[in-house]
Amino acid sequence: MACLPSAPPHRPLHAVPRPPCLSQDSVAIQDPCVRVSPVLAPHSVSGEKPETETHCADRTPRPVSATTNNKPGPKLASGPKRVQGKKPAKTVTGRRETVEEVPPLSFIQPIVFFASLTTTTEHYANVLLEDLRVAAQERANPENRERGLLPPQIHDISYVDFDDFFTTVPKPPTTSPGTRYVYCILIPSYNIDTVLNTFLSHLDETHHDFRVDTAPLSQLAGYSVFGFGDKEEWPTEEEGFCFQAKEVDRWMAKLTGRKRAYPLGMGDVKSDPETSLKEWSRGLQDTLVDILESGGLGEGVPGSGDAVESDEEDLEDEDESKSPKNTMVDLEDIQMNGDSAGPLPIDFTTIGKAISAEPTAKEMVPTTSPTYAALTKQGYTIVGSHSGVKICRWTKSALRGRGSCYKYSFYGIKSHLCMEATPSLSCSNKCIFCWRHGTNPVGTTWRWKVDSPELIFKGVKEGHYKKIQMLKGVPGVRAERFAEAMRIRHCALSLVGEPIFYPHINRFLEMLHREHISSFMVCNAQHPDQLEALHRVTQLYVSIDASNRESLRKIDRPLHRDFWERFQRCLDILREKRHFQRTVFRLTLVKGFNVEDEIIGYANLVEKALPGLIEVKGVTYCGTSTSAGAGLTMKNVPFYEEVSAFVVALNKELQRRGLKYGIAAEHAHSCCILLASERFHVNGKWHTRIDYDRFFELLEREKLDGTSFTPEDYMRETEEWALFGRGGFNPDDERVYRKGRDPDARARKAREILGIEPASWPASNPPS
Ligand SMILES: Cc1cc2nc3c(=O)[nH]c(=O)nc-3n(C[C@H](O)[C@H](O)[C@H](O)COP(=O)(O)O)c2cc1C
Ligand code: SF4
Repeated sequence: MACLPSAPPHRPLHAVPRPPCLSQDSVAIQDPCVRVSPVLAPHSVSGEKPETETHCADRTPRPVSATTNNKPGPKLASGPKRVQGKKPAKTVTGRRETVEEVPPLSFIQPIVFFASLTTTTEHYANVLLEDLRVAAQERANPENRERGLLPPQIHDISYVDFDDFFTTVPKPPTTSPGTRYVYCILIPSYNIDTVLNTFLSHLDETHHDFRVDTAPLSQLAGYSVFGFGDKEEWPTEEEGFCFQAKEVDRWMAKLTGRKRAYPLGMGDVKSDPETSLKEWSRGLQDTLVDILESGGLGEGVPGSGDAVESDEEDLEDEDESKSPKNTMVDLEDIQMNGDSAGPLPIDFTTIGKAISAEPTAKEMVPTTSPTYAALTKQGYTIVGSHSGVKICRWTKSALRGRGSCYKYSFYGIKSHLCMEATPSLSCSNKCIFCWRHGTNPVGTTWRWKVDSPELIFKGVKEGHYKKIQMLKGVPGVRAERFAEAMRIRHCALSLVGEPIFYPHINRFLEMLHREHISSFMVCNAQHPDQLEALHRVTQLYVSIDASNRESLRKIDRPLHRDFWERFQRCLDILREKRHFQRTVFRLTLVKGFNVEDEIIGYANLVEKALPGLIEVKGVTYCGTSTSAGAGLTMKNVPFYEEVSAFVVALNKELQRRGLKYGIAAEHAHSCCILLASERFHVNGKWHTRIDYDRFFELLEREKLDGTSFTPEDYMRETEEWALFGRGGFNPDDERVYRKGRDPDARARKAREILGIEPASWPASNPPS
């Protein structure tokens, strides 16, 4: 039985010491029930305020209105006052650091702030306080008194002077100038006038006050916000769930100069807020350790906590549109130019020939090569010498609740649980629309050093998690999704290059499956022997970039002379595999290249391979010099209605031939439509989704006693909103469109043109 980690990897807090200035007595005041004023803190802050100490036992639940009125109002800044902060300078990472020389970080002092009208948040603030106190105590290391995590302080926002904490940052004690504060802010939301409005006004005014420096709280080591709300009354964020926590989070991003240490967390008081809080607290503690180890929040990614919150942020993958123009490395050319120093080329597709990792073999992508520089610049993490991993833009989108890629609509893959990787950056085609062409190596043979699957598996996971970690400060990322993302559930082997080029691909797949990570394998239909030898994957793709030899040659620009024969053999193999594998044709439509007059040709290919599913997608314009050189412009990108028309025509042709297919689902946002075999149409309903748990159950049973299984054994019903004609956007996600783009409108227009009316069109009777 495969070992399945039950929770996201949780790094234990490192042993951390008590600071020299902190006596046992002072620790004792960290009773979770005690609110401390700055002077009571283990490292008391320099704002010389009179001590205020309140025990929670003294506080009885207060009716909302009475509480609001009875609470002493926070002191507001009176009269013009120049805030003496140092102008923070912008660093390369975009983060603002003060110009003043800051002593190196020695201690992290968490401060829990809360506001509470009916004591719910107060209760949980004390739960968090206790969590942090235990963490600090458990990790105290008497050996190292120079650095560590301090017991937390707690403050009721209603009683603090905002100027002391939210206009400037408390000064560290003179005995320990390297102490940095982390604000942990817990607040409820009220759509009536409460102290929260006063607090929010203060943050707003401070940000807009010309007398106050930009980012006056940039001296903080970080901050994070957790909100409490009521999902029964305010079911979604759009309807106001935790809206004030979101606002505090945004203001704090501005005031700290992008120092969101951990994503905004939210708890529903009507379900199980404590679990959500504990999960957030755990993530926060990990971040405190990171800060202690690295001295700061790290690089983050562009957009992390950006003061100009990125509602209108361009969701397209910038990296991809910035493919370097002059870094083409064609290893095939190198070979032709007489690179005789390397090992003898072995056509790895010739099965049976041993593929040995020659000790003298060269690395495919050495760290010193321009290819390495180009790929890393585009955001790839290169693992070993020939593998890569990259976060796709949909992963970021899903972390922010703005929707997953089409694979969620069609197959139920949540993008924030998906890792995009490849064990071979090299490919044997030079497709005109490939984003990466010009930066990845190409070749027909494997003649490089071979890394072990163990090294690759460990490396891609680490690279993926590291990239996810970097997204924790991005505005809109939600704590629970962030925590979920720290457990990879899917792997798309389709990043760049040809994954089955890697000689130990089957061992690599086994490692994925052992950790219950599903595998979507995309092949270029050029390596029939390897395809035949490929073990079971969750879903097996071949790219079908054209319907005839000439078109394929023009589009894929294959390196193999017998490319068409290889392509045909791959289709035969796919036909065999369809009995026990989910097989998919992936068609990328390029207007002017492979669309016009090719319906009959594509239908022939379908008839030959009988794939379970056919994904049809409009090409995305990548604007590389290579594609431009091949004559590809924006004009070659089909409109959604053109893709729809193509799919309807193909479906008609398949039905005319008596092939049982139908149009199952769509994702208008990605200009992608799914045709499916009627094998996936059960009881009048499409079942294109995958039951991943069932897949692993079946796989394990097969391993154990040889019981084979079929694609039908692990299919699940397609969601209503994903069916063709419904647009394919998950209604639970927030819709954020780029200017001038509305996928729903596209889908509507397509339906109008084609005369399709979804309402009168039951899933059991898709149009032909
Ligand atoms: C008058 C009133 C207005 C509220 N408005 C919202 C709201 O707009 N959004 C939300 O998510 N929860 C709202 N809530 C729910 C509270 O935020 C929730 O009950 C919270 O746990 C209260 O925390 P407290 O006991 O610490 O004050 C409201 C509750 C009341 C009584
Ligand atoms: S399937 Fe591809 S696009 Fe979708 S989330 Fe995974 S890597 Fe990203």
